[in-house]
Amino acid sequence: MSFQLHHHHHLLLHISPDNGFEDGLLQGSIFSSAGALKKYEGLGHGFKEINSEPDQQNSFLTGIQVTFNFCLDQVSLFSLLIPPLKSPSNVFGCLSAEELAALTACINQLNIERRQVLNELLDLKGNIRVFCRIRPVTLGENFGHLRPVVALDSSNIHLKLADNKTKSYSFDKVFHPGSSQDEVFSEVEPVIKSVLDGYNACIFAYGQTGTGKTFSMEGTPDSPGIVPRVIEALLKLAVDSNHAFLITFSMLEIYLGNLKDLLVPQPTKPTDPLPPWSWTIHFSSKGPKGNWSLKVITSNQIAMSSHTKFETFHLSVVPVSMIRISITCFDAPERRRETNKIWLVDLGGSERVMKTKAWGRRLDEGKAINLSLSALGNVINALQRKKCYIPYRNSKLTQVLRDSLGEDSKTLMLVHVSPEEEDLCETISSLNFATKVRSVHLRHEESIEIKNQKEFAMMNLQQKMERIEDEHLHVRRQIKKLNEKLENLTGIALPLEEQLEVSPFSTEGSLTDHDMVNTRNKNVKAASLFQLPRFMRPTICSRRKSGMDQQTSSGRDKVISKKKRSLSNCAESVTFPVKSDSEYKSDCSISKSTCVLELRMKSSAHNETEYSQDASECDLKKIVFPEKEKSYLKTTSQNGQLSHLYRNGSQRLGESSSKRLLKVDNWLDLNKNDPPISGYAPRNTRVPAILIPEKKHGYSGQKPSSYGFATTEKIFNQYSMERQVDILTVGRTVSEVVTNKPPTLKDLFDEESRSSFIVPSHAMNDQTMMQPEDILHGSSIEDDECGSAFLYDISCGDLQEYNGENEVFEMYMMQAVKDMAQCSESSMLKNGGHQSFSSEVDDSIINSKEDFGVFTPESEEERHCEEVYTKMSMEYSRDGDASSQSSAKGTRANSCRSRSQRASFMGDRNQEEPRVTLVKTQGITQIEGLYNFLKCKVQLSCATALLGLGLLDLGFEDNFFYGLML
Ligand SMILES: Nc1ncnc2c1ncn2[C@@H]1O[C@H](COP(=O)(O)OP(=O)(O)OP(=O)(O)O)[C@@H](O)[C@H]1O
Repeated sequence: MSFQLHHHHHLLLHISPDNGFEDGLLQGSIFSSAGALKKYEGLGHGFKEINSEPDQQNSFLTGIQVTFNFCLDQVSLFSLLIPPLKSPSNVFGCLSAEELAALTACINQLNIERRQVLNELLDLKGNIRVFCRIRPVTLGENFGHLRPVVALDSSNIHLKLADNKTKSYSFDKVFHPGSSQDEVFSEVEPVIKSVLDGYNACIFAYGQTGTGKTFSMEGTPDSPGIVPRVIEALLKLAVDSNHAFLITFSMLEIYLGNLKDLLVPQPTKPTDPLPPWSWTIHFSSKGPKGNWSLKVITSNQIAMSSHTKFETFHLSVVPVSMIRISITCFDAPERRRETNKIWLVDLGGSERVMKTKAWGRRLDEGKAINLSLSALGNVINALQRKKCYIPYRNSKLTQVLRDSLGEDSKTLMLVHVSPEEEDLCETISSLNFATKVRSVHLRHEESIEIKNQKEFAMMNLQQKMERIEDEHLHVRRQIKKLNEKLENLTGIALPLEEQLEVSPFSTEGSLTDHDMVNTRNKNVKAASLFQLPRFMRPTICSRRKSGMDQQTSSGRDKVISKKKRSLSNCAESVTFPVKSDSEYKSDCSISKSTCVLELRMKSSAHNETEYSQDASECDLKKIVFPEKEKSYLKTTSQNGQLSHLYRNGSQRLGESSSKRLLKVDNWLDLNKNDPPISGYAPRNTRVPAILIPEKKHGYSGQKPSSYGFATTEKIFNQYSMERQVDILTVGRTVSEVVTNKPPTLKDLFDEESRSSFIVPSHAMNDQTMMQPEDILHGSSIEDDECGSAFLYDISCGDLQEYNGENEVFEMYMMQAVKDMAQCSESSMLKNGGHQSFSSEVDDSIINSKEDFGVFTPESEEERHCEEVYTKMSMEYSRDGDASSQSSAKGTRANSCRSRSQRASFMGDRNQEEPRVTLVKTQGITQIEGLYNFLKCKVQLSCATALLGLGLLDLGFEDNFFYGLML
């Protein structure tokens, strides 16, 4: 026995002849969605046609049972429950299902093609496109006279300036004053399609106040602008696609540099409770590109479904209003990303503050807007130059737009200009800015030939796109027809997308992201529930038991959700863990440090800023030392030297110059003063750095071992800091070297003869180099990734741009002079040249900040310093020596070095102390040159003598040599 279901209410039953049914009674019952019908009764075999009752036409067959009655015995021959989802699996049903599948596959294919073509088209057009719109003459303006701002054609704008001068600008599109909102949106539309494909986008309106930014973005009820059209287009595209989308909507305002969510109800009285939420912005230098998130979810996501609602949320005073629409699609891996967003930004008026003659709060607003615009300009400039550091953090605007401004996003800028002559200055400034933005993707002006080729390619792609879209439309119509047929047949078959059409956006009330996802799932479940024949659907009771009842939203449920709404006013508060410093071992600059801002609401003087951020970025910035520095500092502090090092930073400046130049003569002195250290002094020992510029030096971080020579332990301990000390004078970063043997006299002689040369810092220094001023002021200057120098103060964490050398030079020179003065009575002299750090100079580091400004002589020494400083300044301005030249070239280290040497020299002369050995420079004076010459001679003869005796290679640590020297 077999059967064929030809129609949902028409069954053809075939009874095989060999079953011996002739002797009994065959009874067939069919079941339909309307209930059981006894339809067949009779003898014989063959085909029997069974139809449901005429009045049951709308019901469909759900099961069949055939029984055979023979001599009062009833045998059930077969019974079949027709699977509910196959209810339309009659001939028509099968056909339509197959057709539907084929059409769906076709539409998917078309989607892929459309996406590719669109991307190609947008790539050709450029990821950053700039349009210019000229405002029409408005009421109250003089209609009669000629305007100086003219749209030459669809991409050129022409300005007539004074004295018959003209100026032209080219943009991707120029909208003349008569252009309609439709025309403007036709250029925006492709970007919206690309947003649905998962790309980030940003559309911003820029221009002087009153030039039509708001008109373009919002429009009027009669001629809606970009925002309502974008929303409408997005929803339509989402509905037309084969996927489910979750779309959330936020509206922010940046007021005086603070972010505010405009969709969160504002407390009107001070006693009103504040909504229990906070915004958290998390920045991280780690992870994938642009890994940061700003999560502000408001209760009005659904406002986007209607323009009127949107307008009700728009506040009248919105200096920089930003609308964010984020789109999530879980089931389309071919999209660029699962969640993407589009920003629609109405930037504040860009006019100059001076021109507006604003004051008070208006002035502040103007300044804040201009600051954020200039930050935007800087970001765009950095993007244009493909810099590795993009200054997104300089303003809230750029922080927020961060991942919608990069390479992988589509940016549209609409620059608005006034047609009026009196606004010409502002017009030029706006057009210049817009040109700058446009040059991000047009680095070189294209030749006409390339332009034509591009246009041709774009035209082809446009045509292809139109063809695909026509086809798409055709297929969609077919699908719709099929669905309607099926719906007529079954009364249920609503496809998922149509279920979704009514789901999140038509629902009143508040929905969070989570709710929206749930709603989507619920709708899917509800849809499949409705596809079941009624008799197979769970009863109300069973639904209640299993909790499924809540899945179909009833009016009662809505009430419940509305009750909850007051609570769900609170936006989702996302707390991100603060990463430890160790994760941010920045080698570059403070800008790489972790920065966590927590913006909590607080009352403020202005209504507009009631929810403003509490903490500024600077307050929370952490300084992360480069790893090398960190470990070094750690080591030194472990040795109890760090504080000492910093406290005595200024003194070291002077001391280092002397210390590094204590040579053979001083060594002898030192050896006399300090008793020899007994014990075995192995070769391969760690020894203080001897100036060997050719060698590559490194700091091993180990504590220097004592040394079997009569050098003082003190000196070795000091050498553990020498890395910093050394650089102060000749830009060398050597602190210690591991040599196979201790230095010999020859080494010293070599060194001595070399010490009169200035070795370029870049030739010898491959380590982080700290400059004198770094240590003086507890600051370090480091190049950021892009090579721009920043000076930041370790103590206060301020980040200042490094403004060239002069400032540093002055700081350094002042300090050098001070140091010399202090050296005059320092223990170094008293100890016969032995160095020790004196606490007397602590104040110099404490007061080091004074050195940035006016130097007020307080003591005799300071007056002396001032004198010397004046002399030096004069000398510096007079002479054109190599150091000043190198300064001009920007060789910071060299210039600082030579100046310090000069400073030391002059200081020494004034002190009338025989401290010439402290200064080994480029032979600044003849006396010193003569001295050097004689000394070299003596040393050379000494070395020759030693060589003759075969002692040269023994090294200083050798007791024999030591004995000789004594
Ligand atoms: N293209 C246009 N067609 C018709 N009217 C326009 C057009 N552009 C601007 N207007 C009118 O000009 C006036 C000023 O425009 P709008 O308020 O949009 O300027 P704005 O740049 O947004 O100013 P603000 O910076 O102060 O927000 C409005 O009355 C607006 O209707």
